[in-house]
Amino acid sequence: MRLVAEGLSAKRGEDLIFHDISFEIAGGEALVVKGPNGSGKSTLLRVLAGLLPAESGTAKLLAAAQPVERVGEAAHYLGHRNAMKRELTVEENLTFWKAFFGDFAGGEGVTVDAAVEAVGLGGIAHLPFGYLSAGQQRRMAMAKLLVAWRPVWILDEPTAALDVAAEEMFSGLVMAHLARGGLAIAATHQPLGLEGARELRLAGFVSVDAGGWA
Ligand SMILES: Nc1ncnc2c1ncn2[C@@H]1O[C@H](COP(=O)(O)OP(=O)(O)OP(=O)(O)O)[C@@H](O)[C@H]1O
Repeated sequence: MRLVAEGLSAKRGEDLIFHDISFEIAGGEALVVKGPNGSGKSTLLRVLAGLLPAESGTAKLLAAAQPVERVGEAAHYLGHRNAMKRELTVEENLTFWKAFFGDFAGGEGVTVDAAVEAVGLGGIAHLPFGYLSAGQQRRMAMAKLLVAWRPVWILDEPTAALDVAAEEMFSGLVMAHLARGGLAIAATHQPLGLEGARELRLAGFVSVDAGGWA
């Protein structure tokens, strides 16, 4: 499986945010997108996830298991917000997402219980999501990635506001995902502890340096 982006450009409003970005990552690889505030990291991830149209260029997933028209169909997108209902319990939220996403070809999500255990929060899944601390809420949002199999993980500042233990836990989840043949693309200002991750550096519209090993 390979994700191939060619000549991507995107606008927000009337402004061209980045121009002519190309990269390729294979199953088992991670790409870390770096750059100063406002350089377009979130915009690039939203384009890849299919949440924003590209101004030009293409992003394709070449997968043997199932033809993929759009990368977003095979992707989990973890944005700045957790996308969980505060008044529903954690278990209800995750059960909803598991059914809503379904599994992409070639893999299977874990049970809600297993996902909650994997993010280190077994025992509190019966609580309304809104009762959890900010860090616990973020961990539970990460559990969403596990309940349904999607080969591509698109992660926007996944560990912002998390403690060191949670960062290490998340790094372990991503490494396990890569070991299963998945791909991950993460925008972050923090080191994610992903050994061998490739790096894409956005510098605003002026210059873009794609490629290289971090
Ligand atoms: N809806 C919008 N309309 C117009 N401009 C926007 C919109 N959303 C974002 N922008 C602009 O697009 C540019 C890129 O924003 P983006 O959120 O992609 O940057 P980023 O690299 O993720 O930043 P940060 O590190 O602060 O999260 C910024 O200048 C921002 O002000």
